[in-house]
Amino acid sequence: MTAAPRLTLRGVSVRRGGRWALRGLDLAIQPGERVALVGPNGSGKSTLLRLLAGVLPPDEGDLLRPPGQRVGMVFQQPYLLRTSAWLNVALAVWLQGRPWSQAVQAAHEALAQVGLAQQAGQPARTLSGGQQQRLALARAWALRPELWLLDEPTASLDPQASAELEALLRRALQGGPDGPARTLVFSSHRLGQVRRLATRVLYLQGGRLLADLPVAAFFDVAELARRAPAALRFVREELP
Ligand SMILES: Nc1ncnc2c1ncn2[C@@H]1O[C@H](COP(=O)(O)OP(=O)(O)OP(=O)(O)O)[C@@H](O)[C@H]1O
Repeated sequence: MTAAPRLTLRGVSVRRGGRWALRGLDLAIQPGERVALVGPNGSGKSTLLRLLAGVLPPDEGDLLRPPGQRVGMVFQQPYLLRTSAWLNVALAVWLQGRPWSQAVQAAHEALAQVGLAQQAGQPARTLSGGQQQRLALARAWALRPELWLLDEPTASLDPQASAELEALLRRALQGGPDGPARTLVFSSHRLGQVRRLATRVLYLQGGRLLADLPVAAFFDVAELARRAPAALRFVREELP
């Protein structure tokens, strides 16, 4: 017997700015999957992440999300409050409904996990770009999400910071021995990162889902040429 799908989209379309940003998506994402969203600028990746996070409603179709699922979303430009790093995390945990003392403890633990213990008291907006990205990850981490949604998590990072963030993410995705499988959906222009992190790749273009393949098939030229020629053109242009 297979587990109930985490997330199901049936004929979902979303309008943004008077245009269709997503068009007729049918999709089910199972617990424990690591799904990469790839495609040209404006293809709908961020829109899909916001839809999955529940911050954008579908204009057409149905989105089924398990009730009570904890979601951690990290946006491309993390929105950080004009206060210290640890308060940014603790407030998020407190708003989730946990007591303040637990929120403070969770904040310090999460900051230690991402290597920001020394910067806990520093104003969040004075941290470097890479540190801000790690702080956003710590804030999501402290919420103990079952579903991680990351929009271009390493777009603004240099290769070393990017590798560190990927390592952190791997740790964050390892649930406890009895905990539920953690699911990841992320967008990335870095195909190397997609290959390292994803188990499944969704290729979007013009708001339509043109390929939905296991990662090995996506990076197999013959297979991709047969199943999604548009995605192959994109991959060829993106590869160095
Ligand atoms: N806030 C907004 N207001 C109006 N239109 C928007 C908004 N955000 C996105 N769109 C439009 O929705 C479509 C999909 O955009 P989206 O940001 O989801 O693409 P993307 O694949 O994430 O792009 P990128 O790779 O550049 O981040 C585009 O046509 C875009 O112009």
